[in-house]
Amino acid sequence: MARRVPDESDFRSRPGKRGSRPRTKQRPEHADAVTGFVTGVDRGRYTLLVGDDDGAEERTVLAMKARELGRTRIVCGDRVDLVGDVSGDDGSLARIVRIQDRSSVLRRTADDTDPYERVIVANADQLVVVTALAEPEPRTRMIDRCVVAAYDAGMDVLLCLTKADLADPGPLRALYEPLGVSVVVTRRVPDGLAPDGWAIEPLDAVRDALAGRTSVFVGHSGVGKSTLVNALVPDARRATGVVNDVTGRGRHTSTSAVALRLPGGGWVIDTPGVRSFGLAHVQVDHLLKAFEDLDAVAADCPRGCTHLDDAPDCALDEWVEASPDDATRAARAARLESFRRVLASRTGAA
Ligand SMILES: Nc1nc2c(ncn2[C@@H]2O[C@H](COP(=O)(O)OP(=O)(O)OP(=O)(O)O)[C@@H](O)[C@H]2O)c(=O)[nH]1
Ligand SMILES: [Zn+2]
Repeated sequence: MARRVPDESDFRSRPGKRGSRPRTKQRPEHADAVTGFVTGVDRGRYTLLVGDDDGAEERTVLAMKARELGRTRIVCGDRVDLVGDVSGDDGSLARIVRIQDRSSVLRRTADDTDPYERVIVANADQLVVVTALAEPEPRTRMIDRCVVAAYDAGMDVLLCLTKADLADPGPLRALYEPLGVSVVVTRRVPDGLAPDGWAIEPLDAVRDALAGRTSVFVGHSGVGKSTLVNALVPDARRATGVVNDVTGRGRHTSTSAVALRLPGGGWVIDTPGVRSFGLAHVQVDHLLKAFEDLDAVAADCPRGCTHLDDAPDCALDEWVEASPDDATRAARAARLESFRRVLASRTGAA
């Protein structure tokens, strides 16, 4: 599903004044650069993981942005080119000179009328929406909006329903599975060996859904996101402290995203500051592309069709009517109803 989406970083490819001067040598700039993966951003300082492509051990490197990158935002999940002191030694600081092409960008606007959008995570392929089944009560509108943001970004959605020891996951499953959203359900069980006396089950099902992927976790306060992330990434607490240890600032001062490596391969990107998405940037036509069958049917809609419940002659209604049998009709009706609900969440229509 990944696709290259243009964003504010694209301005770096426009030739500047400098670029029009004839070059004496045909040599790529910074040919000696190494690649780093951005795991954290804290007030102009970037924490990167540098692999062994330059012959050295994998290590954590601290870097700043080269002046030539201007206001381009570098975010968690970005792959970048680094020059300067890339040793990762205490007190060393490298320079980021290039951002590699992104396979996806997750964006948000502050609210639905704010035209200014920010990229918050790059190169992720899955959005994990952590929702408690009770305490706090699930908010379907928030889930709907996360689904829209993820599908618009070309990402898959994993709905993680926590606290199944307190309530039945059935009704929420029924709202989201028709959209193609994957669902995992977890609960807390007593565990005499765990430090706090509890374990999360079934952790293997969550691990399977994350294996080898880059997954962004979002969720409201109290839903059990930290509990889950700490169970998945045993050294998460230590790892989130890395940037702050280096800068000497206290822990938990940063609310920006942090990438944590999963023991079995893949990444969890935790986003402490992100609890909702403004969706001002989302175009209906673009969102429809995430639902191939609906997109094909909607090609027959009248011009300017909103595809919502009250849209006259929407071809999606005919598609349900024209089902070959009852089972198909029920499945199509459920899919259309769920699609219309998330679509309505985008515009604030009820
Ligand atoms: N009953 C029950 N409680 C859980 C479960 N998972 C987590 N909790 C509890 O829910 C509370 C909130 O969990 P956290 O992991 O701190 O929630 P969070 O989403 O990270 O919230 P913030 O830290 O505020 O962002 C804690 O008291 C957990 O022990 C679960 O599956 N069942
Ligand atoms: Zn329509």
